[in-house]
Amino acid sequence: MPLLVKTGNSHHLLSSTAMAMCSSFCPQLPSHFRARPFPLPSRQPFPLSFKAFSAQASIAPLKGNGSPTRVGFLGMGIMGSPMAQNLIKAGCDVTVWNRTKSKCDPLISLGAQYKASPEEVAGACDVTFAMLADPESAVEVACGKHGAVSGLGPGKGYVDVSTVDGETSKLINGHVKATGASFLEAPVSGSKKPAEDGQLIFLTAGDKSLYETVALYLDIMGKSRFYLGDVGNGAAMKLVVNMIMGSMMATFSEGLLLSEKVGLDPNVLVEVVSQGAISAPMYSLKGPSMIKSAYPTAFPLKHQQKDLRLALGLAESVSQPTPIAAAANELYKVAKSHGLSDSDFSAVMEALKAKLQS
Ligand SMILES: NC(=O)C1=CN([C@@H]2O[C@H](COP(=O)(O)OP(=O)(O)OC[C@H]3O[C@@H](n4cnc5c(N)ncnc54)[C@H](OP(=O)(O)O)[C@@H]3O)[C@@H](O)[C@H]2O)C=CC1
Ligand SMILES: O=CCCC(=O)O
Repeated sequence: MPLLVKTGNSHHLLSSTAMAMCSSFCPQLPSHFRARPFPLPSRQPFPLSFKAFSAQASIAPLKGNGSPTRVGFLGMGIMGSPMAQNLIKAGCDVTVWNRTKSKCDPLISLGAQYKASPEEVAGACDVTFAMLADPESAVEVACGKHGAVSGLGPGKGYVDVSTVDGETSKLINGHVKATGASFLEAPVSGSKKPAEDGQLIFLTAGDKSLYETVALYLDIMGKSRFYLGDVGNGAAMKLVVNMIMGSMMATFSEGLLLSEKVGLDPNVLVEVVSQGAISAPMYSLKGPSMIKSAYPTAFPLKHQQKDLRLALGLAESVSQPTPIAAAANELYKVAKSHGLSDSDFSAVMEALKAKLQS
């Protein structure tokens, strides 16, 4: 069986022969060449997270005839493009599609194949990933005319890595399962840079066998993966995480502006925050450019507002009060109404500036 070895940003597919030679020299592969269970507290309801590789390996899924599994990728946006790119660079047989075809061109140059519809991609591939903007586009691409579902069937898998709500995920799951195919929701934590670096965190739920089949690909694109049980749990986990993140960014923006107004240097605030209990990579990463009112897009503000909206819906469905997130959501709505939808979500700070308050 071939092994896929990940070392930093490089991936190497070792053939069966190479493996045989390797094991004759090293009868036991070093432990860092194997996926390791991540130690979890025993009370964890789903003890199924795996710490991913940095220089690890796992078995590449093979088709019965010995050819590597064909992987489809739908949605070449900020996230989908680097994720697909990492699969191609790792030697996977990748077929891509995007609504705006030109965004596929760099992937085609790297060796990807192209198909003209999600249906054709799913028809040609064993496993198809989808990274789409929101619930509407995720449903359209999966279940619409010439959608992926029309190309699915028994033995195939569909993995939706978009951030959507649980209801949407369950709807897509229903359509996929009706074809005899398997479904996994697998939204990701981590933004543009982690996507480029293969350092995403996958929050998966759905068909366990598909989770196991695609683990190799998740490990190429990510640094860890969590299996959370039934469809809806991955979406819920992702929305809770992004609800916290959206509120954190909103209050950080308030802090930056307040510090400046009372005569402090906001750069010093960023440094102080970075050394204390509320330190977060996000503050150190985004703070310096926010101070310069620069918001280069990694995570579009419109998607953060969508996630807050969906998280508030989730909270309402279980009567959980979320007043902080609700207030943050209003701020992102203000920012959107001022044309900042496609800026980075850190541009929410603009909504707090006097010129946007009038
Ligand atoms: N950016 C980030 O940091 C992160 C984003 N996410 C989530 O990942 C998903 C994608 O995000 P990101 O890549 O940043 O977003 P982008 O806006 O860059 O990409 C969105 C993708 O969805 C496609 N799309 C939008 N509407 C439709 C439609 N109606 N029919 C077909 N395709 C459509 C776009 O196609 P086209 O090119 O034609 O417009 C594009 O491929 C979102 O759910 C987001 O919340 C998750 C983690 C991090
Ligand atoms: O959904 C976007 C998440 C961005 C991040 O985790 O940095």
